[in-house]
Amino acid sequence: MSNQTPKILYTLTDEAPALATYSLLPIVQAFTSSAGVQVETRDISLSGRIIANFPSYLTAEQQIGDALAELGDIAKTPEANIVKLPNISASIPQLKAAIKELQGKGYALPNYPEEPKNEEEKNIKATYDKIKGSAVNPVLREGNSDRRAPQAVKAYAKKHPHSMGKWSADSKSHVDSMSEGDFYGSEKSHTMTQATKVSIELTKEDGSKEVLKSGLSLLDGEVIDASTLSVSALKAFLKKAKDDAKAQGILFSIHMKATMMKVSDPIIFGHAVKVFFEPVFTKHAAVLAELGVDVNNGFGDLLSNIEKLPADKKAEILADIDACYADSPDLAMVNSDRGITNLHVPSDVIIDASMPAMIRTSGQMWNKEGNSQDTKAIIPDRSYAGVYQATIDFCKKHGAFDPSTMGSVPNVGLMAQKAEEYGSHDKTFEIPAAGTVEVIDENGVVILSHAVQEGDIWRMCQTKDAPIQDWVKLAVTRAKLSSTPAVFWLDSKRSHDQELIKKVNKYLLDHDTEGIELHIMSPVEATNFTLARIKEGMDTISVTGNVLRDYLTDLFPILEVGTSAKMLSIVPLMNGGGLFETGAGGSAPKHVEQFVKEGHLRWDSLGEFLALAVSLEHLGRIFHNEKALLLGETLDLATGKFLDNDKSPARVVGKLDNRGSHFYLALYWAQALADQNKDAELKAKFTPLAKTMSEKEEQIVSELNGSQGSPQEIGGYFKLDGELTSKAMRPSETFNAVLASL
Ligand SMILES: NC(=O)C1=CN([C@@H]2O[C@H](COP(=O)(O)OP(=O)(O)OC[C@H]3O[C@@H](n4cnc5c(N)ncnc54)[C@H](OP(=O)(O)O)[C@@H]3O)[C@@H](O)[C@H]2O)C=CC1
Ligand SMILES: O=C(O)CCC(=O)C(=O)O
Ligand SMILES: [Mg+2]
Repeated sequence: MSNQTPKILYTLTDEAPALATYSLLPIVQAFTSSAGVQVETRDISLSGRIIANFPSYLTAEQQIGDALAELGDIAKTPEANIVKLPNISASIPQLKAAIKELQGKGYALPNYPEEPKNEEEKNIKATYDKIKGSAVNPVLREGNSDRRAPQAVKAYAKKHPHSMGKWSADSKSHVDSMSEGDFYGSEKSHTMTQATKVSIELTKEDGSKEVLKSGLSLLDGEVIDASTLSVSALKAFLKKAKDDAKAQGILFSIHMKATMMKVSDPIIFGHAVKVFFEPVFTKHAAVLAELGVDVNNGFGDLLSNIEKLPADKKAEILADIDACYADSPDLAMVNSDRGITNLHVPSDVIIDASMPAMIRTSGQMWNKEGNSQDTKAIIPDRSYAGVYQATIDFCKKHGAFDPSTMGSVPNVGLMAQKAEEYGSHDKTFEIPAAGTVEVIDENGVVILSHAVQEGDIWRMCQTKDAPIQDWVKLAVTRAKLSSTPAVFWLDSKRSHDQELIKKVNKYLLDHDTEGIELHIMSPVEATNFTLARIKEGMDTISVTGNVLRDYLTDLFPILEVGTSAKMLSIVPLMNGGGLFETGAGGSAPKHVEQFVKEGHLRWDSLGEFLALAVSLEHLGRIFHNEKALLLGETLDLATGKFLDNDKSPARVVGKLDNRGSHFYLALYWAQALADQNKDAELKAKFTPLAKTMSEKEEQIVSELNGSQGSPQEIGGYFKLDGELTSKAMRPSETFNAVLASL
């Protein structure tokens, strides 16, 4: 391995992180090239993935390779070193918008065929369906997850605590979940005792069979589970929740993960829309069906479809919608100025980010007047909802957390090889007719079975044994290295978790656990245990499955340090490589809006700085490259100084933004390289650079800040114009010249 060229693969993604890359990457490449480390880019943006998947529709110049597939293969090799920035996990409305933009740019792409009419359209839809939702992360995540707030970040948050909404004991905000008929209540699990292939079959009440999936390979020791959600129970629950929100005078909101759970959650979201606007759907059923309205894509789908109607019909429906609003509880808003509600687009409110944001804001969300109000947070399935209710209960009892004193909750998450629910979408079905769904092995033995009704959602999850072993090992390693108690968040009442508990107890025996504190607790017990400790300033590692990995690595960072963008997010790949994710959150679409409008980008690239430092360190270790190690070390020093001097982007126009923050990182990085004495060559190279940069600090910052305040041209949303964006993101000629001199 060590005779290959050391290489870091830096991903080009979407929205705010993509913009930030235009400014940060030239700095990074200038610095790393001095150490013989190549930083190459790979385009895994939504538009890039669309273009890569439809070569036959495009001209030779338009075609690009499938960078995601390439990275997916690389992730399985020991030399993998990938820095992964957040990308859009597209809902159908976003996918359609991206296609439209590309078509407008001369890409003769096919439209997304909602209801394919022939083989060609079926293929087109299947290709787009692979691009939609969380299509990137599961491909790259060939390892488990290690996310935590580094010491320097935690220290910064304690010194400069972010704002926290006060909590009052009589807050009416709460989580509402089904009491029966959900996935939690129906889960059945089984651990395979030998490798086999299974099929998933529906036997209908008339005795006919429909094969939902066949030839699914399972490994020895793999845990499988199946569960089903009753659509009638769901609808009854949603109806009751709506009435209750109205009776209590609180906002109605629903929190799903329609991106990662791209099959089940849009369906559940669609039911919420239909229940909320029931009179409209009842009265106009025929017209809406005729128009092809599909509210699994949100209420916005209805609104855009009725545009096609004659004016009087459209007005009639709009009047009925207004009557329905008047008669219903207020909806939580995504954008009250533009009238966008929680029900408009399934990917606007994503549970991992939305629930912590609500908890940080006194348990409130925004109403249509733009004021915050107590809220009913609807999370239909019970599997993980209790974590949020327990957190709300804790805040009601003890008040808001205090970021200046609270402890930290790092996470070790079981994620590798599409573990658990997040890998279930190819085994999730909206059941076409009442009957029984069975998972049947090669010998015809029925492993799991559920009675289902038409419209129910049935799903199967897989969790392979090797990732579980790796996860237990990672938990023990982190607990030891940080001398911190670790809690496995596993619910002995859940069938899947029972199988996992057996494995955890077995694999813990492979490790020396002397002197470390380990627990297994249900998610609610673990929440209470952990919250009581963080309140007292104590740290507790959460060791969780894939969904809680996602939820907790937004929840705790947002409470502790204000945003999950400041997390160190490492994926030690199971074959020895490293995937370094930047932060633990998303692509901040609101930040792009602000940049385009007023030339201020408030995206904080701290996650990128942290990821790059560990990436360089990993590369240095694997390739015995001392210069790379030194670059990583000095980058960490620079990041520490960056935090000390509070050089993160401000939220408002006119003050330091993302670009200015990059200048300071570069300055401190150059200074750290100038100050070190391990490598004379790098010292000689960076000493003059550091000197010039600090001499020109005032001029550069004034050029950078001076470029703010006016609308920016970036030539697109999903596919940026490289030249325009580069110009917008690198407005300081002085800084550009200094970098070019390296
Ligand atoms: N790893 C990945 O690839 C992930 C991708 N996503 C994708 O991102 C998109 C948006 O998702 P959403 O749930 O809204 O989550 P985001 O994390 O993008 O946004 C939530 C809020 O967090 C704050 N925030 C996030 N990152 C930063 C940062 N680097 N610097 C400063 N503030 C930050 C912003 O708050 P404020 O507005 O107050 O500034 C932002 O509005 C979706 O397409 C989703 O699928 C989501 C999670 C992970
Ligand atoms: O891949 C996605 O869609 C989101 C990922 C995410 O939220 C996470 O890993 O924390
Ligand atoms: Mg997340």
